[in-house]
Amino acid sequence: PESTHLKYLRKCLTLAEKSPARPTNFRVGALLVLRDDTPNATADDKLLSTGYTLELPGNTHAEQSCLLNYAATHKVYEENVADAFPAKEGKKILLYVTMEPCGVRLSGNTPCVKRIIQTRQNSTDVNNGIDKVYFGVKEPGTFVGESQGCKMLTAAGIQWEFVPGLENEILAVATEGHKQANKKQEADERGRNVDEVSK
Ligand SMILES: Nc1nc(=O)c(N)c(NC[C@H](O)[C@H](O)[C@H](O)COP(=O)(O)O)[nH]1
Ligand SMILES: [Zn+2]
Repeated sequence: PESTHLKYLRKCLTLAEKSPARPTNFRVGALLVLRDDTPNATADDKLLSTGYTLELPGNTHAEQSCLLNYAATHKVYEENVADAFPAKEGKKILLYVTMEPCGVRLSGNTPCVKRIIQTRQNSTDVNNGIDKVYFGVKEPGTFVGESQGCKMLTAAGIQWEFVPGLENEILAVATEGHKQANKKQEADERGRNVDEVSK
């Protein structure tokens, strides 16, 4: 049977497909899961929240929307979202996301890795927060070149794992807006060329 990780990443992919296509970012989906902290104990998994790119106003990333949705549902500010996380004895909190969380953003907005790290720092309960991140592709170099997300997670002591198997589907959905933009650019160029010729 398909691994649990792939099952969750497929769900993240259906979330990513809800994201409006833009040439300036990727369409990504994320979900937050509470799991028993014993090996392969996925039967009691609890879905805590979901999110996708641009779901919420303010040029939001999928991971950002996922945390914002949880915070809003539990009536806490985003920076204190971990205070509303369920008690964790014997549990761990996992973030599944189709693409590696960003370490830097061209817009200058707070990168998702910092938001993930913040869940472990700003919570009153010291060992609260996100324990591990699963993603289906590394961030392509389109906007920021060599991605720093994984390195930053490791430096902050947060585990992460690349889950192979859905790369093509994830990248196709993520870059939908890039293709449209390229097509439009090509059409414009063709248009200009036609004008040139007919002058
Ligand atoms: N993991 C992830 N989830 C997302 O929801 C998303 N859109 C990206 N995208 C990463 C990419 O590096 C940034 O989208 C660009 O750097 C532009 O930055 P803004 O998005 O405008 O802040 N990455
Ligand atoms: Zn991000």
